[in-house]
Amino acid sequence: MKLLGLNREEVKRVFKEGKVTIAVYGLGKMGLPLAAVFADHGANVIGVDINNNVVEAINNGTNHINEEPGLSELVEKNVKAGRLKATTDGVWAAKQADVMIILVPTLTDDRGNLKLDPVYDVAKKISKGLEKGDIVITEATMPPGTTESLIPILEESGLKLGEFGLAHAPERTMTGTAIRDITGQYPKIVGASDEKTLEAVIGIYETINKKGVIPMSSIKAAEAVKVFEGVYRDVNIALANELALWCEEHSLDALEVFRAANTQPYCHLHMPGAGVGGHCIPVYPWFVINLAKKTNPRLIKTAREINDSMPHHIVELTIKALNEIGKPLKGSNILVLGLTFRGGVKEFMKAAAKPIIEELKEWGAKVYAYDPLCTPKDAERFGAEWKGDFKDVDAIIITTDHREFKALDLGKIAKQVRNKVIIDGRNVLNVEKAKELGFIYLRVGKG
Ligand SMILES: NC(=O)c1ccc[n+]([C@@H]2O[C@H](COP(=O)([O-])OP(=O)(O)OC[C@H]3O[C@@H](n4cnc5c(N)ncnc54)[C@H](O)[C@@H]3O)[C@@H](O)[C@H]2O)c1
Ligand SMILES: CC(=O)N[C@@H]1[C@@H](OP(=O)(O)OP(=O)(O)OC[C@H]2O[C@@H](n3ccc(=O)[nH]c3=O)[C@H](O)[C@@H]2O)O[C@H](CO)[C@@H](O)[C@@H]1O
Repeated sequence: MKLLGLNREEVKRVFKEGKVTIAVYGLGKMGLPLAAVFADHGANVIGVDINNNVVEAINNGTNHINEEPGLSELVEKNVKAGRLKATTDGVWAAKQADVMIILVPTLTDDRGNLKLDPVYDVAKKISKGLEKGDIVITEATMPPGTTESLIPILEESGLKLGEFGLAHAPERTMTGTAIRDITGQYPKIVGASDEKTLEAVIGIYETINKKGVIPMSSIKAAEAVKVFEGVYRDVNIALANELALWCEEHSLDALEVFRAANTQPYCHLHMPGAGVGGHCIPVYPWFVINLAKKTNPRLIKTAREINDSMPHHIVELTIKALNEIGKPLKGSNILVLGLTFRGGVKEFMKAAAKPIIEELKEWGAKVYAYDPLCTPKDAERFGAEWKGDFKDVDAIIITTDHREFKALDLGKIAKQVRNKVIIDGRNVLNVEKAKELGFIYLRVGKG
């Protein structure tokens, strides 16, 4: 049933009566939870993905995103109930759907240039199935202004904007808490092409999100909200890293100082560490940098440089620690603990481990790796040799805050390693315990 022209209460009613068909393009860490939640609230959902294995798995009722609590049950239940299906045919899905949601990757290359091809690919497919009264929503994080750049593509359908609605409603969640967040951790941000579209889209998200909706004055404003959330985080992590480097120079423990400083409500010093990875935080600042014409986002650019320099600092700390025992990095056995960009998520995008392993090898070290979410093949892809123990290790470098690393048995490890050196790039270990056992223990902000 077409929603354009209905008020939010009418949208909620027809939604619950199972009269609304939604196509979700992109069935990854964000798209599949969203598709499953919509289905669980009564919509007929067609998931679209270019990955045939993903489509097949979902149509068999199975979930391929392992890090999402509750998702497997939701997928199985709603596929069985016939409310959730998947296809690779994005045009067919658009023809069936009343609402089409774009939730595919929006990335940058290593030099920060935008890589939005998946979004334009989906827009072209939607255009071939767009009907009067349909609503197109981008939920992927979009460089401000990009959603409206899709209008000419969508109008290739022969419809003019106004005959269909366009909106942006960014995914304000993260892997591991997506279902909780989508259904009501934070209000949903929405910006739309006109009042009718805004009213209908508010109805859609009020159906699934108990925290409600914050309507924005424009699509571009809604895009900026999500991007700025990410920029805020990247700049604040860079501040923490810069202050931590200063603390090392002045023999202070940054974490001790930050913890105390954060006890008053105007200070939120973040965690210094081995670097900033993932799909989000190192990417979104480039959306602002690349779109700046007259302004020069110096602070945002510098923050990116600081964060991207942290993997090198971890190697510097390793050299410093090995020096204390008269051991050159060259020829030493280094065990890197953590290949993923953060704990609990099997995602390698801009993970700190990659540049760290590369630089260690340039120095002539023998580099091993272990990650509880990964396999020996993943380690090989990083250029390291998989190692499931601590024998003959000269230095351990922690680059990911996996829960398993917080529980490491340092007493047992002390008996296995060849030299007791730990560089804790994610501040997961207990300093006192490590020092008690005779480890040289360094971390960012406590040289
Ligand atoms: N992962 C997070 O924590 C997170 C949080 C908030 C926002 N986001 C944003 O959500 C968006 C999606 O990120 P994600 O983490 O779900 O990515 P992902 O890599 O986990 O999933 C993307 C999915 O899209 C599919 N895909 C790629 N191109 C396609 C196309 N042309 N047509 C159909 N499907 C296609 C891929 O096969 C994959 O299954 C991005 O804009 C990201 O910035 C991610
Ligand atoms: C909706 C959405 O987009 N959600 C995002 C998602 O982001 P994400 O999944 O990418 O995870 P992040 O936690 O941001 O980590 C990124 C990298 O930064 C390192 N880091 C982190 C904090 C710190 O103090 N010091 C650091 O060095 C860390 O190791 C990792 O490499 O969740 C965040 C809430 O956690 C959200 O704010 C963020 O918008």
